[in-house]
Amino acid sequence: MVAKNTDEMKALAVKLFQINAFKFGDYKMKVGINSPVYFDLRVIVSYPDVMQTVSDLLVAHIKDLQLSSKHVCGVPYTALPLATIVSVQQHTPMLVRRKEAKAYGTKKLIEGIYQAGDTCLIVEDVVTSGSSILDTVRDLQSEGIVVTDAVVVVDREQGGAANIAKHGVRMHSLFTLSFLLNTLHEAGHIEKATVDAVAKYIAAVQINSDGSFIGGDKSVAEANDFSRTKLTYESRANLAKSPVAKRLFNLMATKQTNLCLAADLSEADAILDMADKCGPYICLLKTHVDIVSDFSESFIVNLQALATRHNFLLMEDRKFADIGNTVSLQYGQGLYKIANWADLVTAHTLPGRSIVQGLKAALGGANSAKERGVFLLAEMSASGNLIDEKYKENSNKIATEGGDVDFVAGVVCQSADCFAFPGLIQLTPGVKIDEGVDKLGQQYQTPEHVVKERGADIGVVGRGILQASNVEKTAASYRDRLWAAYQERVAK
Ligand SMILES: O=c1ccn([C@@H]2O[C@H](COP(=O)(O)O)[C@@H](O)[C@H]2O)c(=O)[nH]1
Repeated sequence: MVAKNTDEMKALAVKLFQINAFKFGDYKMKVGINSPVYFDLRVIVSYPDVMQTVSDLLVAHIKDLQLSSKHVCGVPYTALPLATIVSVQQHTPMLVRRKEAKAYGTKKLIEGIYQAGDTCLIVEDVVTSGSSILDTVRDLQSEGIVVTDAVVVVDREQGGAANIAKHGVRMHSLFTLSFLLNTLHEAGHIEKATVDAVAKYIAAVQINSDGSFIGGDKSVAEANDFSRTKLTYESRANLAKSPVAKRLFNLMATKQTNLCLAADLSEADAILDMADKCGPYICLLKTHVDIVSDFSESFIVNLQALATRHNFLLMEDRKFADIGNTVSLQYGQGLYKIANWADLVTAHTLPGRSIVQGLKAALGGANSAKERGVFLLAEMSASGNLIDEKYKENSNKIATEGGDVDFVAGVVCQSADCFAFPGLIQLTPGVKIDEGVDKLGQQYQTPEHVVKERGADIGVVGRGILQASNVEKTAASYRDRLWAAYQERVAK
């Protein structure tokens, strides 16, 4: 049974999406298969208001269903704080199940005061196959405790309720996945196509409590057409948390270009000339202002005018990499006052999360955080660079978790597995008609290869255009090839 569809439930559904407790992408599940939706209710401990609402709704649900029990027990670990609040609010003593028995002392699996024959209500955050609930039920039963009911926050509708019913336990959920999807669609956060794609996957992938599933690997892969590289830029715009990423996705879709020009020239007029010639073909123009020998405010005014005329965004590829306080000053102050004019900047993740917080700290007043964004570097195109798998993984976490994700517009990287969240944009430099390596270690791949094999959403081309004899014609050709590769990728 599902809780009543009140306005409060709908508001909570949207809030869970906004705090990233509920996300779309292509995620590896505990049962070993990939899923287009992922719940991470661990984050709610960082939002006391959400914690309060979820636990209030759980208590109300328990009351409505008249589920009386002598104890409550949370499934470790995410549901433990929820079970604690339920226990305190209802004055029902709690039991704590250890995942491993202590190697010393009592060696008990169940902590708390109880007697054989006592009843216990299970509290769980998210149910897929129901196997985690069943592990807890088994340990409680081995102590003679009677379990007949479980209240859960989210039922992913993949067979969990039926699996635990086979063991005599009824499951009662606050939310079903269908309710969450429909609510997000009604509230304008996701498209109907997204609702349908996830529903198709859920229907095809029903899981048994032992982790096996109906259909086999092939049917899972076929059912999941939700990996970010298969989605259109329009549909990904709806999923973006960063307003600038949303704007850029929409710009790419309407202007039909996924080409970024790296305008690595050292004279202001040469950059402006290049911006004017390539403007009709690009979605983004990327600068390194510290190589411009005659930098001036009027250069920026003229560059912004060209960006407006030709409808492209500006990115300063500053690759910030210092402590928060320093990057804040580098972004907002000094000769270049980057925060005043660059829609987007790039930053290394080496210093950790503080890099994003430091950049955000420079914003305010006319430079609203809503109009600015950062691309985080998770990989580099330089041969012999020191980035490894762990670094990539942690960069992905900075880009997709925590309170500052609305400032992260995308990731600079070389491969499709760097991140799964479809609301982020993959920017890939090192693009040229011919593959190869330059004298200083820059590695190049073709436009088709970076988009179709490496997951690039935007291909960055510098010298491939800057050194061409006919700049306009070359920019148009890169635009055509990158765009055709994207169209083939989403049509597959
Ligand atoms: O890993 C990275 C990150 C950034 N870049 C930048 O892209 C351009 C590439 O220029 P080409 O002339 O096409 O080689 C340049 O501005 C780099 O700073 C990168 O190449 N690799």
